[in-house]
Amino acid sequence: MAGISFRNVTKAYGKNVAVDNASFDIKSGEFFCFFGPPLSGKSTILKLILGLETPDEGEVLIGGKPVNHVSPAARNVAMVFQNLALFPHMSAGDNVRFPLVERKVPEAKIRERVDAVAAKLHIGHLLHKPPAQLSGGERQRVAIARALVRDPVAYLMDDPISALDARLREETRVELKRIQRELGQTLIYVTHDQEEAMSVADRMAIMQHGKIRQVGTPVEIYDKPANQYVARLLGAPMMNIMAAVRGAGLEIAEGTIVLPFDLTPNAVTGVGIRPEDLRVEPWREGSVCRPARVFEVEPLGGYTVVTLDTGSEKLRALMRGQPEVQLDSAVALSCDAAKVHFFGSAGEALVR
Ligand SMILES: Nc1ncnc2c1ncn2[C@@H]1O[C@H](COP(=O)(O)OP(=O)(O)OP(=O)(O)O)[C@@H](O)[C@H]1O
Repeated sequence: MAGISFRNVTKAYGKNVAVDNASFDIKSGEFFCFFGPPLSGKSTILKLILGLETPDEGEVLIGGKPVNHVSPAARNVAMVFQNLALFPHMSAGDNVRFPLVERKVPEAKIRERVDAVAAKLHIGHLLHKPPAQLSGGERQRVAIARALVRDPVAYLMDDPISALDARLREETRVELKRIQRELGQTLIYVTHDQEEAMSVADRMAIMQHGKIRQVGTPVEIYDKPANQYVARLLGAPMMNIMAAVRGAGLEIAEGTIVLPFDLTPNAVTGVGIRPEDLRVEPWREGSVCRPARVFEVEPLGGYTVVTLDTGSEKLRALMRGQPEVQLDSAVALSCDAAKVHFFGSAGEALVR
């Protein structure tokens, strides 16, 4: 097992810069996600780690050693190709053995490795059964064991569970995270599903046009996005971002939002409030702010998304349960000052 680092790595295809001056350090044993929209450079990063592509500039390091000129085979990094489904005609044990048999690993070594993985994952008692006799959860666990039975320095997975249906996807990501933790192996994971990235990653990198816009734990990035792009990418519904024009964005929560002393109002061009941080209360004569109007109410069971029209903006609030919010009624909006995000003219987050 080893950590993997990029130092100012750039890779272009003609004029198209797929990875742009990327630097990061993935720690040994970490579950690290690359998250970003299509074509943001995620797969190219995996290819650079695997050695299927060479950087135009910068350095790729595995275990602290530069590997720009090391062949893919000698890097011993395993790409796990999609398909976490089992072969139905083989027993669970033969499924788990398969990647080692395919690589012509000696029989004694295969047995040792399969026994070790099965013990760690508590699937030893399932190995003699055909997949049809396993529960859905057991099947996924065996499939993940098969994916992880090799012993490389790190595993790479490119959107491995996107083909599964929603329910199975949720179950599988929980298993995957548990198994990765139990095995203690470095796992580098690409996804374009923000919920999936946040739920599995120890840390994640947010990509845009080949650039890494922020690296951190999911909670750090969610609570302190480095810029508006990241702020919008994580969280559903998306963060409300208003232009910080007096009388528009700021006035809606007058009395609660205060601009901090050390930020001149001119430096702040955008104000962000997460939907779950926006408080919605009936508007009364004497409320400190102007009324907003309830534009739409979407009950989702455990939560309700309420869209509000402030006259200049549409904002969304995420409320618990099924609150009594009447369509078209006048409401007062507020938010704790500590929950407000401030952004500068380049979209950068300003420290509160
Ligand atoms: N072999 C290639 N030849 C030319 N251009 C490429 C090649 N591979 C990737 N690109 C380009 O590099 C950019 C980054 O692509 P990449 O596949 O790394 O993005 P991605 O974030 O993985 O996208 P997706 O989520 O759609 O898989 C894109 O503009 C893509 O068109």
